[in-house]
Amino acid sequence: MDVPELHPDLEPIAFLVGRWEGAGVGGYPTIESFNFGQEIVFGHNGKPFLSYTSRTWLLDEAGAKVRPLGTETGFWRQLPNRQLEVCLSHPTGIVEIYVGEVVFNKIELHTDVVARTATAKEYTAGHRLYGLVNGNLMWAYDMAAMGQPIQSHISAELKKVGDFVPDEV
Ligand code: HEM
Repeated sequence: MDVPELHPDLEPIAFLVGRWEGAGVGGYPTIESFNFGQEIVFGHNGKPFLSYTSRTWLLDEAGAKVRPLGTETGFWRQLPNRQLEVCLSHPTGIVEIYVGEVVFNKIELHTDVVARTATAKEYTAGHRLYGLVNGNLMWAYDMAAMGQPIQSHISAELKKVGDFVPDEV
């Protein structure tokens, strides 16, 4: 299938489209800190949203993959006035709706709604910052979970390693 034209409304977040790979660090007061690898794919099908999937792996000290960690998938909906709505779901029984905005190469999102299944861990709010720095995608994630006030859980830096492939939408 040919790559469709990017919907013009997506211009503020067009820089996200493609396949990204990199690594980051994670931690929280209730857990051991860890290093992880991450792959993010942003795709589109000509409509005014991006598809989004992130996969992560625990890394050992040599940087080798040990086992899968979290994955999340959803849609980034670009609105007029550089506003964004983002719907994400997690295999841990959590779904999140973020709202936020794009300011040049920076995207800031905070949760508007969080829902959890009966067996999900306690999680009440998230805040995400994404930025394009020297062509790399940096992102940082703060969360309120397990009775703790909102604070850092994840930060990572990814490089663009490929273009968008339509079959992934
Ligand atoms: C790159 C993304 C992420 C990675 C690599 C990651 C990794 C981890 C790891 C390794 C742990 C500790 C072991 C475990 O419970 O599995 C953990 C705990 C946790 N994470 Fe994440 N996480 C990510 C994103 C998220 C997101 C988006 C949420 C919320 C929607 C979240 C919520 C939690 C919670 C609630 C815990 C439990 C803490 C505890 O048991 O005390 N994480 N995460």
